[in-house]
Amino acid sequence: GTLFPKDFKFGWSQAGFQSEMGLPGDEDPNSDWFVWVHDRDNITAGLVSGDLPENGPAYWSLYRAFHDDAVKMGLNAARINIEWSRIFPKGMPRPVESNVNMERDEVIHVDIDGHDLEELDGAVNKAAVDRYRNILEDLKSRGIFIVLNMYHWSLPLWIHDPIRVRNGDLRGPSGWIDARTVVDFARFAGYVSWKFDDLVDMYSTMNEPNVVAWSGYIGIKSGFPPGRLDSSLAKKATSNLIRAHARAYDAIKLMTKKPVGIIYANNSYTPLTEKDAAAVELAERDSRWSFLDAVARDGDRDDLRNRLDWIGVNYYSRLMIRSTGNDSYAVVPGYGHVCNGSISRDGRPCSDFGWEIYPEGIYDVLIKYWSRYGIPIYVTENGIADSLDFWRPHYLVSHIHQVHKAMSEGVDVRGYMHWSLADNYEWASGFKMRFGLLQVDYASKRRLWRPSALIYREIAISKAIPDEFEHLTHVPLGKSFNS
Ligand SMILES: OC[C@@H]1[C@@H](O)[C@H](O)[C@@H](O)c2[nH]c(CCc3ccccc3)c[n+]21
Repeated sequence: GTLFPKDFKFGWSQAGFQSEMGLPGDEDPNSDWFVWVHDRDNITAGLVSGDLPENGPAYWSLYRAFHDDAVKMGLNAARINIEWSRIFPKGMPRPVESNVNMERDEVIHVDIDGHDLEELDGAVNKAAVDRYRNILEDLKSRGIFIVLNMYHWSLPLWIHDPIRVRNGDLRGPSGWIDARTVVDFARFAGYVSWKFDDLVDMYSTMNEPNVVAWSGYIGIKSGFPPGRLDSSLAKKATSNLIRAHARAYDAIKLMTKKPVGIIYANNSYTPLTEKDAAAVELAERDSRWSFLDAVARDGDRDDLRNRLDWIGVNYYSRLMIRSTGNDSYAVVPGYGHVCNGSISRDGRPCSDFGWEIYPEGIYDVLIKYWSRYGIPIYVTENGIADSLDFWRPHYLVSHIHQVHKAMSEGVDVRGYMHWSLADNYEWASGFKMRFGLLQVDYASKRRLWRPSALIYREIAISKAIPDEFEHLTHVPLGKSFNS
């Protein structure tokens, strides 16, 4: 079989807004995403599905049952986040001027002292803090390695009113296009690490900042808030998100010595012909390296560089790239994330979401991250929308096989966290996209084991891909199946 190191982590990732709600009383109505998916205009326009997160899998109440399933599956690592809007639903005490250093509208430094922490601790929603402590304690009591992420797309309404911004009014709370959000996010991250560090093994500042900036202000058909098409706002959001990572990194390091990283969304970019290799490099620069270089060891700016102890690689599929000039490129439809059907133009199967199954891509991404940064890597998301678990057995084993291939070539991958343990609320798409190893019956909140859960259990417990799974390490061409 294909053996992994004994201390390699097999786990799962999930997000608060997508998994916590489900039982009455567990709603968190105080976030931009909550308002966004309830907005009549968004639902009528088909921007969002009309499904509501308060009908979700109910992790907030049922977290012990989720953890029971995870332990039964042999999992020993979890990446979860703390919802800012649960901890500070209506606002945060203002920092003293001298604790914040801004040059023009760039936040260079945020200090958090004992007085701040006492004030913040007095302002929190105590029930939420207590519940998160219960959740983290329960994970720890089962020997599960905890990666605590500070931000997974939802913002408190007092930080971002998405309807006002969508309607063009930028005078209200406007989220990542406002530099003040950087200050409040750093203080939130500092408070959370101060409060829970005894239970946490490793930190991430944020999940997929590139998706937040792109989907909110460029790819607005994605149905992401604030759905305002404006490339200058996208640039502003990106720059504030990079800075928010650095200021949150510094805030967490005031409280603890534990590793702090970031979790990033990646496509593997493949050239349509060998003449398109340069275009692939441009796409990698624009979508990945430009953001991460700024906070990596040799970044240009002193107040941003050298703030990356580890990197979370999220990978699902690829994009096919062709050159359209000596400094421009285009995505070729019919492949990868834009497979747009059940079979790609390469004859490969695609998911319920229309994402082509391309396991080689996770190898490509891991090799490139390692050669560029040389820091520890966790695969923090990999999975497939596949309600019938038709392709997931091949998807799961073939991607884990490619992770092993990268490791056998020297890449320091320390864990693989599948997206996701159980079906959950897929943002603008709602409940129809089912990424769970466990199928959720949303009426009863029962979780049922898909066949892939048993396959993952075998791999997690033996820390190996057994020889008997050899046939699952490569994905058959879809057309051979549908012909
Ligand atoms: O769509 C499945 C999951 C979401 O449920 C997670 O919340 C989110 O972290 C997440 N990110 C991606 C990758 C989507 C993407 C890849 C490349 C570029 C833009 C978006 C897939 N997923």
